[in-house]
Amino acid sequence: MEKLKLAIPEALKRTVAETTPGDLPGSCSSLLDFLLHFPPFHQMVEDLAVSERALCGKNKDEALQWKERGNLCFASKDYASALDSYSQALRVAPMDADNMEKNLVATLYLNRAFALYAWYRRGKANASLENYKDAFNDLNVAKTVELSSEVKSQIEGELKTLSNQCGSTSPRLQHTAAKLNISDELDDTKLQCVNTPDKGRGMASTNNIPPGSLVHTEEPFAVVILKSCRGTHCHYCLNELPADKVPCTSCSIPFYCSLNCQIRAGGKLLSYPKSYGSPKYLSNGLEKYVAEIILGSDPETDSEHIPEHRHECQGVSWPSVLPSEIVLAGRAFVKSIIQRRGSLESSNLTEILDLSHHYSQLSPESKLELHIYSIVLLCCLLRSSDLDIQLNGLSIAQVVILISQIRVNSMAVTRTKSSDVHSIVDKFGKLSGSMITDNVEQVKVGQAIYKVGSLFNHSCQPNIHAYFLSRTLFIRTTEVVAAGCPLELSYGPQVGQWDCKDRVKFLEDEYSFRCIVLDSSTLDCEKHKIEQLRSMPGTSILEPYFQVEDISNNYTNEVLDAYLDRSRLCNGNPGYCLKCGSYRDLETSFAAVNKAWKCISRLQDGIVAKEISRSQLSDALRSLDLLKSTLHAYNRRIAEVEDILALAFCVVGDLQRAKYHCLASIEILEKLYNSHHVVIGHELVKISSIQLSLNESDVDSSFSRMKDIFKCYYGQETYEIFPHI
Ligand SMILES: C[S@@+](CC[C@H](N)C(=O)[O-])C[C@H]1O[C@@H](n2cnc3c(N)ncnc32)[C@H](O)[C@@H]1O
Repeated sequence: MEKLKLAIPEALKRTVAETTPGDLPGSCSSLLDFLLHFPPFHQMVEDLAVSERALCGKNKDEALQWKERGNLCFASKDYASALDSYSQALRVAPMDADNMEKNLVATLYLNRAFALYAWYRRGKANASLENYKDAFNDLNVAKTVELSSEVKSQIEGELKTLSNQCGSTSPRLQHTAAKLNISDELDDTKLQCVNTPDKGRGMASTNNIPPGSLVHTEEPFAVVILKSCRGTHCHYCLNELPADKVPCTSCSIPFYCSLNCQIRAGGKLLSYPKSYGSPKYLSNGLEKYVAEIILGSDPETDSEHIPEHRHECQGVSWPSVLPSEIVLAGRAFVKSIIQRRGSLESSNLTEILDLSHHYSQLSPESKLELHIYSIVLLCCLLRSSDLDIQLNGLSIAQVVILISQIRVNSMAVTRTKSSDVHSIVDKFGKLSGSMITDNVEQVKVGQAIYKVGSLFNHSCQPNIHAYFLSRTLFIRTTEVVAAGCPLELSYGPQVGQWDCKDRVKFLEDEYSFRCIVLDSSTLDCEKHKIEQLRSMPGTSILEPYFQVEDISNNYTNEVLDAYLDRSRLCNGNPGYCLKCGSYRDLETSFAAVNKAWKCISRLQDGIVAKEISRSQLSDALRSLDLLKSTLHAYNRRIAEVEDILALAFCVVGDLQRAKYHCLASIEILEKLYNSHHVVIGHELVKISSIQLSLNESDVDSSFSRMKDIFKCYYGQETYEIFPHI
């Protein structure tokens, strides 16, 4: 890419830099003309798109190596690793029935079936991978089909052990596709797309909507897994991969959680040995489970469905080498063409997706990159698919706009991941029963385009909340929304998780706008802090001054005048307290704060390394005091430190002190967010776990408060998203 950029003549670069959407066909055509006469460009496209050079194709030798590894693991009774090795072998083994390697594939399936054999081993493998729900089902199947009563009771023992094991830890989200029963819930709500004066199109309600109502669900127009999740999540539904993951039939890139997902993504049915067919005499639930595992039943295939991986699937390198957003653009482009049953012969650039974009505001560098990527993508698609794709100024311009649309409209598909300190506690052997649950994090697993979901605008005081099950987008209200009121999300991380200036920059960089609501609410917050300063004894506090200073640098005077007493700001010099004018040596204070942070980081390292010393704990407590005396009392970072201390005390078995710090964290978060915010819900998970471990009766009220919050944010999907609850 750099080589191409460097070779482009300056005059052409200038033309590209100055383009508006209207000029795009011309600039794209000129760049195409240049590249077609530049041999290294042809070389690059060959490397990316010619199957003979494919790096992502099938490879018999590699498959044999994985098979060997699998056999060794199997021999040493490491069934989980054996399963994984056989799956890796299947991923790279040539599956074409015409070639001589078909014996290899059959053997690999057989070997894997052996690693899974009698369901007992599959259960053990799933248990060692912490797939507890599957492990339970597997062992139950094994128990049902087992004839010997002796072995049956041995399996019963295993089931009991498993139940103790996962009773004290949170099971992972399972790979079952989202089974949705949502139409009843959606019936009462009507949304409409409206034009707003300063945010473009947006969504509004036509009726009054209570909090916690499901207002929208949608399947993606196109979706792609993030590179970091390729080995851990299904490339179709984005759920976690099970032990017996299904490889793609034609290339070595994707893994799927089931045949169903593989067929939906690639459109090809894998010949799958049915030799270990469904055992008889199973209960209905288990029978269905067995059918799903063996046959990948329930393929929700419909005639409208377009397999999104098929055009990428000849083992060519480009789907794994090009950035995710470009691969996503390829999927959206191909889907559009197939839906229209032909090529995009139109001069309307936004035709592919009717979504907003900010092409004109892009930097010259970004414009050039978009031009090059669009040409490369179209060349790859031309070679990889049998569709009627044109390579000319207009089609390239359409792809440039498509990628610009993806930049401001695609959503990060996330999964809620909760970790706990179970393993740490096990090692210390100090605690038993229910344990504190560590942070509930949102992990990005994919990038997707939702055509209607894209129409929800941003607010720093959002009234709706988005989440995902499988690939499906769900949106719920988090407060009462009056008829006609806009429904708005918070783009990026939750409000309050970032400092004001970071969020302002994020919204500007990614979405090309400044959030007016953010201005007013943040300035209100700053005003509140300054008022608080007035009422405090003569200490000087660092943070309010600096946040106000940042804002004054960033914002127009008119906005500031409306919210702040400018004369006081102008008189204030760095280092002087806004309240009493006393001087504080800021460098020394910053050094002290940094030192405190280092102590806290050491404690975090101790938590991760499962070794916490007394001195680490006492240093961290002293650091907390220092931060409290230097930063604002309701600083988000102090809440974080209280949280870390709660976890540390939980690890060393002092649950009373863990509870104290957890409550201190909640107290701060309640000031920063409203008391029904989902952030408080996550804290209540922790406090409930501690109270449960302490056998305290007030766990009931924490638990029901937590449930109320989660019901509002996640409705009936709460238990799928937080199975440990
Ligand atoms: C995902 S789209 C939302 C739909 C868009 N308004 C439309 O007309 O299609 C994101 C774009 O909407 C606009 N937008 C969203 N929230 C905004 C806000 N709070 N203030 C100003 N513009 C906003 C920005 O142009 C942003 O890049």
